[in-house]
Amino acid sequence: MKRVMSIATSDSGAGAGIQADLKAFLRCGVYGTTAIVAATAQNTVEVTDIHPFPPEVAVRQIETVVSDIGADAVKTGMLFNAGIISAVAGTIRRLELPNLVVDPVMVAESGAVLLEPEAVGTYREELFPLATAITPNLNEAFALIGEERDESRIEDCARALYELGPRAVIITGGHTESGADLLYDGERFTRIEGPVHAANNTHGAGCTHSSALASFLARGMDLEEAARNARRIASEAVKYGLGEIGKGAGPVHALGAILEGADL
Ligand SMILES: Nc1ncnc2c1ncn2[C@@H]1O[C@H](COP(=O)(O)OP(=O)(O)OP(=O)(O)O)[C@@H](O)[C@H]1O
Ligand SMILES: Cc1ncc(COP(=O)(O)O)c(N)n1
Repeated sequence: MKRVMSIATSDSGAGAGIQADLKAFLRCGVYGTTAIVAATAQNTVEVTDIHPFPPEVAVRQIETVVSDIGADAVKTGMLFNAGIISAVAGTIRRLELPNLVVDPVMVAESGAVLLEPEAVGTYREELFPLATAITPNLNEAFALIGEERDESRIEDCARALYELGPRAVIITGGHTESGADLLYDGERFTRIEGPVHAANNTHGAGCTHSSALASFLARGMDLEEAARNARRIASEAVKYGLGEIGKGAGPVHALGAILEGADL
């Protein structure tokens, strides 16, 4: 079984973050491991607290897992501050970890700020150059290049992000008009289309997408095929999203499709 590590933050409500990543790994048929860099006190409505751990806590978890279990791919999620991003980037480089997917989480579905503003430069300078793909949503994509969101300029935005050094950029489509993800590999743009579900239960969609992308890269797919399958898994998880859990945007359900109709 292929091994995929999530380097990210705990969501106590378990809709997003590390918890969503593990569900997505299970869905995608890989063995998931975790390096938890911070804990949030969070539900579907709000984030009431964020507790970042010292950067060396992240480093020790990554080293300890990789020295025994190894990793065929890695995804990063919410990393919160510059010290953590820098330590994670240095460790990924030193251990030469393959197939890195960077999901630059900045704001929660519920509106909470999940990245200290001064950490944007550390993402751009230290982590993006190591990435096989970065997966910002539309808002994050423009924030990362310091511009106002303007969907008509999405291709220019993807080019500017590509110039920072990742091998590919995928701007996810959950907040766009078409609902398509946009893949740019430095040569061409590919629109990753698929069904758009009216569902509001999207908490954790981005985490599910980046975890699925890392899983399919670990399983040996090329980037375009992995991106198509990652959108399929995220979209399916939105379709089966759990509106009855919590009072805010419900958590996605990564296993919804395969559990439907099955006896428990
Ligand atoms: N309503 C929807 N129907 C189908 N697919 C969706 C829907 N919303 C999001 N997706 C898919 O889910 C993935 C994550 O996209 P999105 O742009 O919502 O990321 P995000 O904003 O980072 O997610 P999050 O809700 O976790 O913050 C993408 O592949 C996107 O196409
Ligand atoms: C720990 C953690 N990581 C990521 C997200 C983003 O997910 P969403 O935008 O769906 O709230 C989150 N809310 N919490």
